[in-house]
Amino acid sequence: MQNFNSYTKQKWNSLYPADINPISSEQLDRLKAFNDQIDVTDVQQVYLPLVYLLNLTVNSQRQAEITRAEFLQEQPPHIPFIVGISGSVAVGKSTTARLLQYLCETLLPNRKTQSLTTDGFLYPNQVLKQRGLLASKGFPASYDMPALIEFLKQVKSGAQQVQAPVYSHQSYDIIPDQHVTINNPDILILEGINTLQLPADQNVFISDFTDFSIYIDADTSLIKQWYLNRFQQLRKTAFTDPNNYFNQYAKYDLETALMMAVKTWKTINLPNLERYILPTRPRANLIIHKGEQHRIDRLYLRQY
Ligand SMILES: Nc1ncnc2c1ncn2[C@@H]1O[C@H](COP(=O)(O)OP(=O)(O)OP(=O)(O)O)[C@@H](O)[C@H]1O
Ligand SMILES: CC(C)(CO)[C@@H](O)C(=O)NCCC(=O)O
Repeated sequence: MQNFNSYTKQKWNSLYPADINPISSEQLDRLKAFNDQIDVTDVQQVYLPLVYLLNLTVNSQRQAEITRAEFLQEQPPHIPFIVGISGSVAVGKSTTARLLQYLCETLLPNRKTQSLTTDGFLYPNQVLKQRGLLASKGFPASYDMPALIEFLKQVKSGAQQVQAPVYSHQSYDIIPDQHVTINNPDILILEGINTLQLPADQNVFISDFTDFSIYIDADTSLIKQWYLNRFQQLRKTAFTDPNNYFNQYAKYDLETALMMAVKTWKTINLPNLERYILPTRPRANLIIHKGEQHRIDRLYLRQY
């Protein structure tokens, strides 16, 4: 890939200064309790150096804000540093966001970290239905991008409390009258398929608001497999709840349910990846490429 430097995990790990305290074994144990699927080698070789790089970048961003405030003869504002995480549906964005939040909280205890998914900015199903977009959930037109931009403007203005709407995978819809509040953290991890996109009719990219953007990448055939694996897990757990939007999938036999999941992949999530998500990859600061079992095999850091 042009203008990206490529690193093996070993090379990336060698960039982590040897005199930095590695994560303690108790902290690693807590991590395993929090998510036993994540490969510990990936945490040590990829995510620890990444958190170190993020911390350096937050420091230099703070310094730039102080310099600017000195020039303007103002008090430096406290502006959250936003880390964007993008990639296909089911590539592992929310898992990565949770891991990064855990590591930032553990390794950078003096920095307050919050995270948010852009799913909350999807239009409610009723609006999607009216606009004929229910079968295009996740496509750019299915998001209230002006509201997402307004939200990001408020976060970046240093507002003390900014509210975002909440999406439920249980009801497959926006939860009416429910909000999460972002309280001017030091670091905000923003995860979503659209975090690198240019909204239609807008002159700003979502990534204009992020200070460091990550694209999680993998071969499409693997992502499809992960989508179907997750579907099978959910079919045995969350879908069995009669209030779950996908409860019908728990009732059908596995073969029929899987055929429907493959159809959703082929008609919605794959076209979304090919048309709207993959083309945003070159805009990321860092591409994390995963292979079988979600193991990271390459990192690509953008040069300019
Ligand atoms: N590092 C990992 N190791 C093992 N399994 C993982 C890892 N990352 C993700 N997974 C699994 O892959 C599946 C998809 O992950 P996840 O739900 O995080 O994807 P996503 O990109 O956030 O999807 P969506 O866009 O639908 O919200 C899940 O079943 C998750 O448990
Ligand atoms: C909510 C999104 C768009 C993104 O997280 C995705 O998980 C989704 O629901 N896609 C629509 C098709 C499907 O049901 O998989």
